[in-house]
Amino acid sequence: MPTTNRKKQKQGRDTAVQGTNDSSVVSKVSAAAQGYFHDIFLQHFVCKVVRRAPLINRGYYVRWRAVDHCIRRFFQVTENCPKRQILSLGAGFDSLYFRLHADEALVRAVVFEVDFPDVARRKTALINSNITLKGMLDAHLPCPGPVHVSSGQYHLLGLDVREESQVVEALDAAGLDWAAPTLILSEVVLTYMETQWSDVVISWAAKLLPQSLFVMYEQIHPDDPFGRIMQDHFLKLNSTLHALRQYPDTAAQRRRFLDKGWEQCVCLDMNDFYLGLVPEEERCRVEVLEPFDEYEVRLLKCGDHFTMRQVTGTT
Ligand SMILES: C[S@@+](CC[C@H](N)C(=O)[O-])C[C@H]1O[C@@H](n2cnc3c(N)ncnc32)[C@H](O)[C@@H]1O
Repeated sequence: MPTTNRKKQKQGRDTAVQGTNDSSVVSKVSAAAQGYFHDIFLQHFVCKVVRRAPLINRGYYVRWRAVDHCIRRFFQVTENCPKRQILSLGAGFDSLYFRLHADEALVRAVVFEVDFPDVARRKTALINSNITLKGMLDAHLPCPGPVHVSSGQYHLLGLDVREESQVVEALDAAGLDWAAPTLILSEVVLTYMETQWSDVVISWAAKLLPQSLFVMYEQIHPDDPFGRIMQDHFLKLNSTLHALRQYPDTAAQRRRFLDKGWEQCVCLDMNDFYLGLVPEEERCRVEVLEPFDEYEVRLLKCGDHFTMRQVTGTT
């Protein structure tokens, strides 16, 4: 295939992948609106609140809760450190900084977010046009290059995370401290890249951030009934889930991280997380929020589609 066609095809795929952010934030807002979790900032990143099906809301709840669990644990284990950082790769319109700031959880901590330039530009525009969000930043001047927002505890960068040298240079310019304890977050991001690229990201993170923890959340088990539905859905959106073939289960994901330079790795699927780490009282609360129809109950039982690999590692 001629190079120009290949380039156009790649651009088309990248645009489609950016679209997954729009769908993701709408789903998170839907789950928050139904009372699954508390987040008053997400709504500022959508045009209107749409109600998703109960099964989708429950899935986003478990995802949100699992990521939140890892972040809270990171803050606990680094509580005596003079400085902590969160580096969110493919952050999309996530409200993480605003939520943590409002909870006064960002003690001696800085959040760095990276996403494609168009997504970062759109997020910056939304922040700047919203009095609540803008009020949570230090006064900031327009920034040069890929750094779109540069505030005391929040930096938003527009970059393709596959471009290692550009990412490193821009994070350096934004003030990332490569030696400080850092939680690297990738919430349904790396799977959209061909594994040759996502593996490179996992390797450079291990190499460049020696005091770090990598939290990755993405789909596994492509061949259970839910996995097949999920793959068809993403194929139609031109956003193939690449990691599924090469890393279809927790064992493969674990090997992947250990092979790419991480010292330890823990992988958990969402059913195990939900049953093992969400207190019973909280499960009872969410289970009565919305009724499930028969089809949803069957899907819920037939596979662990709420699969998360909480991959943690320190190099
Ligand atoms: C499904 S969304 C998830 C957004 C956010 N992590 C969340 O969970 O709400 C995937 C995000 O990854 C971003 N992304 C995918 N590949 C990327 C790349 N190569 N460089 C930067 N961002 C990327 C997309 O633009 C999109 O915002």
